[in-house]
Amino acid sequence: MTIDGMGGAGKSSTTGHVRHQLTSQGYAVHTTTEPSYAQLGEIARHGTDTYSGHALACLVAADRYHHLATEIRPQLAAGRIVLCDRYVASSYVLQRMDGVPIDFIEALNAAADIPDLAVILTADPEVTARRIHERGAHSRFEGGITTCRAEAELYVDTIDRLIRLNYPILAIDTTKSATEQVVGMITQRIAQLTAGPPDESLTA
Ligand SMILES: Nc1ncnc2c1ncn2[C@@H]1O[C@H](COP(=O)(O)OP(=O)(O)OP(=O)(O)O)[C@@H](O)[C@H]1O
Ligand SMILES: Cc1cn([C@H]2C[C@H](O)[C@@H](COP(=O)(O)O)O2)c(=O)[nH]c1=O
Repeated sequence: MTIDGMGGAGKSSTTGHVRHQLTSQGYAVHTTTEPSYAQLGEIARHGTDTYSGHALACLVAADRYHHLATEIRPQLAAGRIVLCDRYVASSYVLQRMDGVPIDFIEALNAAADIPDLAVILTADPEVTARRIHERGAHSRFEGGITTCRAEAELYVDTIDRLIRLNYPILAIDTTKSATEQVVGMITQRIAQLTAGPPDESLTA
């Protein structure tokens, strides 16, 4: 499962809670993130002020393919549920905010595996701008209300594009839904995809 969405929509907090809930239900879970913790991913994550535009788009895509080959596919093959904080949708949005044409981004990501579930968290830009202001920005992609509005519009467009590419999108608006509700929606969908938790007695 991948989880993308607007800065401040709740990706990191939601991923942490989903992991906790799935683990307590008896699932074997592997949590990861993009950019990954591999060398290439660290360069991308810490280099967003150095690299931009096409260079950053290629860097995050290269890390994505390496991540798939060396971590995600092996973990799935070992029978674990992989939760990945940020994936292809983030490139469709952030690299466009960085001036890269959508055709280039689509081509770069065309061979990336389609996840079993692609969660996209959105929220009212006024709310994400406030959350980012209170929490502090993580990168130059996070700013005030203007940036948040542009990001929200790009996510709407990205959801359409990825649905056309057969991504199984679960879009959740976190403006008014508490984290527990958001987590509930995601774990319910995962239970449907896996035909229920491994040990029902643990969920009682
Ligand atoms: N459903 C929610 N309702 C209210 N507040 C939330 C919700 N989800 C997250 N938050 C709060 O919003 C802030 C941002 O959350 P979080 O860091 O998880 O977002 P994020 O999408 O991972 O952001 P980034 O992309 O910058 O890492 C945090 O203070 C968090 O507690
Ligand atoms: C997956 C992905 C990431 N990035 C950039 C955007 C941010 O600077 C970091 C991620 O940090 P965060 O704490 O998760 O916000 O990586 C990108 O530009 N494109 C991508 O596809």
